Amino acid sequence: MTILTQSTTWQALAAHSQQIPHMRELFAGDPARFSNMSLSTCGLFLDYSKNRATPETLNLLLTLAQEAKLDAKIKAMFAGDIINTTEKRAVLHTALRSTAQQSIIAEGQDIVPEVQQTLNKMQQFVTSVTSGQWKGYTGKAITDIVSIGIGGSFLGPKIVSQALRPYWITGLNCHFVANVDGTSISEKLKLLDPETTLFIMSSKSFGTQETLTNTLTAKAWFLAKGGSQSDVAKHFVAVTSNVAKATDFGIDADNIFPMWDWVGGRYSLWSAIGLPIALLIGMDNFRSLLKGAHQMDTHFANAPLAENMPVIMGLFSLWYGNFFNAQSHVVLTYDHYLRGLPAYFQQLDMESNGKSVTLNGTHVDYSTGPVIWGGEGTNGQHAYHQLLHQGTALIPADFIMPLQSHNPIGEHHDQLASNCFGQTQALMQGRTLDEALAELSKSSLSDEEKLLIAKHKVMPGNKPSNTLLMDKLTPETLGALIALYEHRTFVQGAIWDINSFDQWGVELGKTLGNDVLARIGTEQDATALDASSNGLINLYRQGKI
Ligand SMILES: O=P(O)(O)OC[C@H]1O[C@H](O)[C@H](O)[C@@H](O)[C@@H]1O
Repeated sequence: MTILTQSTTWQALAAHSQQIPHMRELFAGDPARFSNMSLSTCGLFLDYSKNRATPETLNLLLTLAQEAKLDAKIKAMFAGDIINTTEKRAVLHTALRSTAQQSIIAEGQDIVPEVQQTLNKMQQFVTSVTSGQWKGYTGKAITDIVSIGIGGSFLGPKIVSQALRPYWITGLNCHFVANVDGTSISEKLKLLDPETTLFIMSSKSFGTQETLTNTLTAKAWFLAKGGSQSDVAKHFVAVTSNVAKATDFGIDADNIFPMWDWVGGRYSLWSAIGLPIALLIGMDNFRSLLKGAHQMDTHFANAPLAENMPVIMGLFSLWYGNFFNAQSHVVLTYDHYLRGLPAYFQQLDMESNGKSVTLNGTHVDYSTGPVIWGGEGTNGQHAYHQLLHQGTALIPADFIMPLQSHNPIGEHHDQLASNCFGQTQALMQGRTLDEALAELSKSSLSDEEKLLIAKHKVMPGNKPSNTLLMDKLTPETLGALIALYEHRTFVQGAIWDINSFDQWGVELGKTLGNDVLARIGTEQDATALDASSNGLINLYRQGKI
């Protein structure tokens, strides 16, 4: 057994998990439950009262956090300690949204000045492109941005731009290419004019196959359409921590925006990786996004654990995963602009906490990161919510909704809100057999049939959910919301004692993919791998079944 599962607090939580009354009873017994179990900070309001929890639950979970030295681990992250131990790196995405007055030391150096310099470089670039001062090779202003990147170098820029659509003030269009499937870039290029298109190649490592291949294809297209080699600098810029590789690749040194080893890919939208966002919403709005995240950082670093929003959310997620065998967690955004957020949180959490050894290499004997999935409400209510209500799996849910819509038409927002609240209510209270029978009382069915149908209509309820509200979706509230989930992920990783900041599984996939590519490109049939891989490669080489 690991130290964690041996602890008396862990054992107490396991015993306590069997004794929690149904949430219906908890609400009936405590009229102040909503005010006692809600929390407001950084423009966000969290209602966590619809959780399987009593005051004792929170006490025990907070004790678990204290025993895991969560406080000290939070401090270590903010201080720039090497907490990504397997890659020997500090984890300082929080420095990207620090104030210019702060001083944050990484590897013996204050990194705030570099962060500010890069923001200033972004600012100049955004002004130059959006004012039309930056010209394409035929003297025309830029109209379209193509952002090429994958993973963290894609999801953040794409999903934040989508979420902040009402703040697109610069008149530019933006297109995102991530997949190495040639269809993705081909379909985008069909729409574009090389004279007015600017490509942003985003790759922290400058070594990711998909991004390099897509950039080469974009460059070949640009040259084939009339641009010359000397025009490339007017149409290609890069964001990377590997400046040498970017220059070797042919990107003009002035057109390279730096990032650093201490920023993880999935935590990088706050760096120059966010350049496409800044080009769309303008630098002032981009700085507001950073400000919102910084406010959440300040809250996370300073609020007592019991009043700390990322801590509360992290603890409840751990509660269900470790003590109720919940294998997945659903994020339901009741806002069309936030429809991409579940995919963003999916990478953030699953790549961070999809681990099975502790920092010292011991195999965990508890579940770590759950499957994160979700979608936009109300669409999901007509699809997968059925499983949330009546399926056998326990799936804790986060409902996220702004109180004010950017598009307040007629009754739309009232209906959206009532669906959101109605779902959390239905999940919590369910429907008993007696209630189902009462609903059928006036039907002409026989008693036997009524009983049968009623059994199918029973919903156990007691399904946990958090509801997160904000006044309105703004760059600042979005910044706070994303930082909240980053820290929620951290809290769980800290208690599980895993490294939330490496991704060796993904790395192996990349290596093996390259190995297969080499075999696909040869003349001979593949014979050296396992029979299935050999067989598939040989079929591919034949091009037909
Ligand atoms: O930015 P890059 O170096 O091209 O990396 C892009 C992505 O590569 C891998 O898939 C990593 O697991 C991601 O975290 C990263 O964001």
